[in-house]
Order: sequence, then structure tokens, then C-alpha cells
Amino acid sequence: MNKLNLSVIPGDGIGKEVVPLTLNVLDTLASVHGGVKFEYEKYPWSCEYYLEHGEMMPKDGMAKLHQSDAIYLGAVGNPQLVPDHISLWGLLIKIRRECEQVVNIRPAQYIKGVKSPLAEPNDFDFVVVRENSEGEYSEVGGRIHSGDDEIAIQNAVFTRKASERTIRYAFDLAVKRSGKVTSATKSNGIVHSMPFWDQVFKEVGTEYPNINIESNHIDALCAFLVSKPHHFDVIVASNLFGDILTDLGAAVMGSIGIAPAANINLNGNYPSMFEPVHGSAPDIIGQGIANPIGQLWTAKMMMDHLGLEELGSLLFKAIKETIGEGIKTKDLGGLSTTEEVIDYINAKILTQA
Ligand SMILES: NC(=O)C1=CN([C@@H]2O[C@H](COP(=O)(O)OP(=O)(O)OC[C@H]3O[C@@H](n4cnc5c(N)ncnc54)[C@H](O)[C@@H]3O)[C@@H](O)[C@H]2O)C=CC1
Ligand SMILES: CC(=O)C(=O)O
Ligand SMILES: [K+]
Ligand SMILES: [Mn+2]
Repeated sequence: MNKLNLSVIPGDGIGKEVVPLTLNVLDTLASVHGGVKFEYEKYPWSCEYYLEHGEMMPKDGMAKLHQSDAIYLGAVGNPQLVPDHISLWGLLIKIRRECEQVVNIRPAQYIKGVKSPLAEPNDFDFVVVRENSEGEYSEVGGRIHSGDDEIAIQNAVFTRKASERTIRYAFDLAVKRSGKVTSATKSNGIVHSMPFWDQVFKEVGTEYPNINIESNHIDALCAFLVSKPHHFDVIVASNLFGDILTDLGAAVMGSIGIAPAANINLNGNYPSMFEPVHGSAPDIIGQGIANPIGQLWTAKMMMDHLGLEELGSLLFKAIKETIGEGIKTKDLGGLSTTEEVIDYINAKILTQA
């Protein structure tokens, strides 16, 4: 029996509603497989944990995570209890950084049965490769003075190492897909880091003569994701640009409740982390209507990452068929609860296996 140890962090808000239920689906997948078992280490780290302990996770928390084969996280953030910059930097971003999860992979594709707000979604299928360790998400800066004289300075950090490995990851992915990489830039307004990013993109691109390359300013790229999402294959972006593009990707799919993400460690020293694109959705907590598909599609990415591609495919097929058969939560225009969607997907997996 291949035992896989998963660190499970439901986090806040709908993370707590969705993550525990999706573990049932993981168990179903394991039972179907027969040769694999998921063992869960569950951690209550969250904003409530912060109120009790004064920190988002304990001092030895990171060492515990390091033991696992993967980290499975819901969402972090409850601004009513803890300011977002404290909760996210104390847990989500801390894990991304300390586990050296240097790229964030976020696919978006047209899913039959999900009503895209676009008149002609044209079967789009793209992946955003987001730099996940630096860029605009930086602690470098500070605030001084007060009142009318108050100043806030926030520095973005772009290293050759991180830019290059992100861009190279995007090219390698494009080799396996349809052979096109689009870089998100803003070198007309951001005059140091973005021309640098463009230069690295061009340099790495010369190593991939068979890949088509293009560069779009982030503002135009946002518009193109709405007007012609089918044009794109792999999009590579800095941390903030990638963050924004992937909520947009989720929106053109039809709901942020279905969008998945994978924070990937590339050096093998620490586990990767799987968490959906969405946050803790405070506006729908406690109603039983959170869409579990984002979390489950994320679990599919985790299966693929753990070398269990057949389970990943089985899960994705069950997800698509469930949506196709109209078993959908409110955000997708359906009437089903979170639990009903999960139960249906579980049953699908069992009948198809
Ligand atoms: N990776 C993470 O853990 C992230 C955490 N956050 C945090 O989450 C909190 C809320 O942030 P928001 O900006 O409101 O973003 P959000 O993604 O939590 O919610 C945006 C909108 O999408 C809806 N939504 C999100 N996920 C859904 C799902 N699974 N099913 C149905 N509807 C869903 C929400 O109800 C809301 O109307 C904040 O504390 C924020 O910092 C935000 C984004 C990512
Ligand atoms: C924080 C956030 O929105 C993200 O990393 O996706
Ligand atoms: K999340
Ligand atoms: Mn985001």
C-alpha cells in the first residue's frame, strides 16, 4: 500500500465547509485505486486560531508541513477577526515562501454546462503560470509620518533567478501543450522591473525556437481574456498580474468557485500546496452553498502531481459529468448544496471505476 501523507488546512470561511467534504472524495478515489491510502494530518490554523494563540500557525508548524507529501489548503482570511495582510502573510504566503513553492499553476477552460458570461466562449483552454515567490508581493518598504505627510512605500522585487525559472516553467509547459506562451508585461508604465521581465522572457524564449511567443501589456491582456480567451495557451505573469488574471480566468469560466491552483515546489526540498483560486467567501458562509468544484479540481491537480494521473482523470471526468447533468451550486445557476455536489461526484466515481 502506497501511503501518502497530506497536511490538511481548511483555513477560514468556506474553506472549513468545503475541505472536509472533499476528503470524502479523496477517500473514494483511494478505495477505487486499491493500492493507495491518503493519511490526513489536519491543522486548525486560521484566523480563529490566531485570536487564541496570537499567531496563524505554531512555531513548529512549518516543520510539521515539511513531513508531508503535499499540503491541501482551503482558504485563508476573515477580515472581521484579523486584518488580511496579517492572516495571509502568517499562513498562506508564509507556506508558499518557506516551502519554496515558486510557481503557481492556474488553469482555466471552458466547461460544458457552466454558463460562461461570454457570448462565444469558443472552448478556451489556457493556463496561467504565476511567479509565486516575490514580485509585487513583497515585504520591502514601510510607512512613515502621519496625517497629510503620511507616506507608504512598497517595493516590488524581481530577481533573475525567480523570473527565469517561472518563465522557463511556462515554456516547458507550452512544449507539452499547444506551443504558445504569452507574457504579461507593463513595461510602458513600470520602467525597471517590467523591461527586465521582458528581457528575461526574450532570452529564455531563444532556447525554445519552436514555441510561439508574444508579449501583452497587462491591461490589454485583461481585455483579451474577455474578448478572445481561446487565443491563449500558456500565460506567464508576475505574482500580482497572475493573481489578477486568474480571478479573471475564473470569471470567464463562469465562477470563481470552480477555479483550481497548485503552488509548486520545484527543488524537491519541500511539499507543494494545493488550494483553489478563491478565498474564504465571507458573504456565503454557513449557507451550505459553497461550490466545492474549485477545491476538487485542485485535488485533481494534486493527484496528477503525486503521480496518480489515473485518479486525477477519473475525478475530472466525474466533475465534468456532474456539472453536465445539472448538479450545480447557486454560483453556477444551480440549486444543489455543497454536500449534494460532493455526494453526486462520489457516486459517479464509484460507478465509473
Ligand atoms: N488563497 C486564499 O486563501 C485567498 C484568500 N482570500 C481572502 O478571502 C477573503 C475574502 O476575499 P474576497 O476578495 O471576497 O474573495 P473570495 O474569493 O473569497 O470571494 C469573491 C466572491 O466569490 C464568491 N465565491 C468564492 N468562492 C466561492 C465558492 N467556492 N462558491 C461560491 N462562491 C464563491 C464569494 O461568495 C464572493 O462573492 C479575504 O480575507 C481575502 O483576503 C482571497 C483570495 C485568495
Ligand atoms: C492572495 C490571493 O488572492 C492569491 O494569492 O490568489
Ligand atoms: K484559496
Ligand atoms: Mn487571488
